[in-house]
Amino acid sequence: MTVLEQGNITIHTENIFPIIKKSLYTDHEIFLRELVSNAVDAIQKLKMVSYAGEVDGEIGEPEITIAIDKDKKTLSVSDNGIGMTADEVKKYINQVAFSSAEEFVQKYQKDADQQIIGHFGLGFYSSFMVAKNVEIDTLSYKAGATAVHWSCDGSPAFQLEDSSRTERGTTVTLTLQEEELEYIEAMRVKQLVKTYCDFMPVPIKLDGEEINQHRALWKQSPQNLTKEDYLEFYRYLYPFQEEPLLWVHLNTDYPFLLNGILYFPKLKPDVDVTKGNIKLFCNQVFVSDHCEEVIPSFLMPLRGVVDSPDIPLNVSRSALTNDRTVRRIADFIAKKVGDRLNSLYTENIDQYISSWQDVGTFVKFGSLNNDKFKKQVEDIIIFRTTYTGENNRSAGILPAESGILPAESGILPAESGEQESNSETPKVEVQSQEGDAWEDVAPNQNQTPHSSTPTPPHTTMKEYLERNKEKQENRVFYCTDEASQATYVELHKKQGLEVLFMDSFIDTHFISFLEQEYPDAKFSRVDSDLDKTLIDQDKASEIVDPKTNKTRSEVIKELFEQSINKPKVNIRTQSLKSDDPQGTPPAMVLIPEAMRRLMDMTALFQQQTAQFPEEHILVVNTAHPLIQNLVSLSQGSIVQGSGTSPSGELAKMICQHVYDLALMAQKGFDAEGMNSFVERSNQVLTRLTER
Ligand SMILES: Nc1ncnc2c1ncn2[C@@H]1O[C@H](COP(=O)(O)OP(=O)(O)OP(=O)(O)O)[C@@H](O)[C@H]1O
Repeated sequence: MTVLEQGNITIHTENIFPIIKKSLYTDHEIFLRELVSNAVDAIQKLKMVSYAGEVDGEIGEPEITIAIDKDKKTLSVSDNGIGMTADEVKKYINQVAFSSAEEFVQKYQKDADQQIIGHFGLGFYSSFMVAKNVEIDTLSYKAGATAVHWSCDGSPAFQLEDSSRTERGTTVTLTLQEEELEYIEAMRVKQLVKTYCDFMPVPIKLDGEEINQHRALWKQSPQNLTKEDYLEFYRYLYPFQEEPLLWVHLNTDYPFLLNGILYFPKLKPDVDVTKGNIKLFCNQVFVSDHCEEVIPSFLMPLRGVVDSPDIPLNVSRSALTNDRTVRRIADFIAKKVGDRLNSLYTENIDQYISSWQDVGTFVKFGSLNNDKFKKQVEDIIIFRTTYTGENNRSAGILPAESGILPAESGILPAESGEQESNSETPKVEVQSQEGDAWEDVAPNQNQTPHSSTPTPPHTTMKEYLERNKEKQENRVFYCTDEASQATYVELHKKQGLEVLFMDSFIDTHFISFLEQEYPDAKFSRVDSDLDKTLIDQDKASEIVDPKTNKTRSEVIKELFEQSINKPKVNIRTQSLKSDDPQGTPPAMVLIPEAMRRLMDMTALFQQQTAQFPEEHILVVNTAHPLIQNLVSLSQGSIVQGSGTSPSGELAKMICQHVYDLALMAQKGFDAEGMNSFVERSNQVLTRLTER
């Protein structure tokens, strides 16, 4: 073997290991990503020169091979790419690798306390993080090129020799440092390839087995992809997860290059909305599982892939947040998501409604956080409603049944019909194929999409206000818990008052937002007060006791005050309007809207759940037969005065019981409450059966 050259690189340090190790203390594993990326680049370059007609003969099937030699403690990465001549090795490896080492160290030491997103640009010399000796064996594609062998032990001394290599391409062999021997374990190498190189466009082999998937779906045109392709890809990225609701395929090359597929997952109640789930790639090389800086915060729970070589990766996270391109990318993503939702709203309202429970959370978060997004979606924010009028848009209600607005089949370009006023807004293709994945969300996989219960009626706020303008005088009645507030909802419904269900976890905040958006509207929860339309004003003043001259209402109020004996409970007697008084509740507990909100807010600040307030209103419904019977039942004790009569006692017990039942709609019992409730129930029943 002839030694071609021996020399020293001008560098102010004797050994580059300590520098590199110190600067890149964590993340040693990325060396493999760098070497494989270089191999992919070499193969792509070969393809390019071949297209240009500069390669004699066929270039063969591209391939990258990783080999491990446990005895020699070596790991090598080989490619059949473009290769390097001796001059190129000198130019690209010696100069690039070492001359910039100092600059590199300065840069990374400066940023040492800041997390760098990608460590890109380290390239070849990241191999010195794990190797005590690095060798390159390479043969250039160029006619007449001779193979060369380069080696370096980390000192500024390198050695360049002739090589006996006969195949075009490059092999980089690392002799691992003793503390880095994990990288001669096949499992570890496979895991690294899966993480970083899975979607690189060249097959990567280890022991003859292909270990990467090498199909980056996001780089393909949506036109060539089927629904199953998208679903399969999702399952691959997020195994054992529920199917996504829908997806958006991002595909643009101006003013930045960006590809990606974003999926709307079904949200779990415990979803951490601050944690990103989208995988960031740069030219199909995995960079990070967290790209909070690139994704608008309200879209954080989305899943999928974003791939852009225009995201600067070798800067600190804070620099990234302020980067102009990154901000534009975030805006772009938000806009495309907005477009996708709008097109679904107009093209397939049924599917829109059926996934609103989850999608709505994103939309509401987005509206709270991002003004531009808010403008885009404000007309498609919907609420489930008790309104059961005609299924007719003009009546202000969204169609409840499928088929009113049939979805187009085939893939529609999302921008169809869209007026792009901003010439800078890049072109994008959005997958909006019929059905997308919506149907698969049904809990029962065997269920056909529309065989399940019909979509419940929904409405927009504008439609609600318009429809109820006269009757409700701009008041918006809402319910936050359908089960516990059922009595109240029923009461409103019976009197023709429309109630909206605002029961998702974000709705508490969203109501305040809606109040700003609709300043004339007054929002009140169904259990906060009784609207005057619910009360029969005339019946309240009926006189029953000629001796005391008290009205029945007053007698009832006194009876309840004595029985419950809680001075902080404000007892109100009212006659609830109904054609069937038996069907109305005998009593209801109310907590005024402002008071409840204050309590909720205090609880939020103290990070506790809101306590049920001792101060509340008990409305006793004087129209209810039970309450009317109570008056006569209690009469005995009132007349007798001093001693307690059995019927008087029973009346008191029933009053407490009625109060407990009303409380149940507001809060559960604690152990003590439950105990006395059950005990009293048994007593009351016993007494009643005695009679
Ligand atoms: N396997 C290879 N085949 C051919 N040339 C290679 C190979 N590996 C490295 N090179 C050459 O060495 C150069 C320097 O590589 P290095 O990894 O340091 O930087 P880079 O790949 O240019 O950029 P980056 O730092 O972003 O990885 C490459 O640009 C390429 O010309």
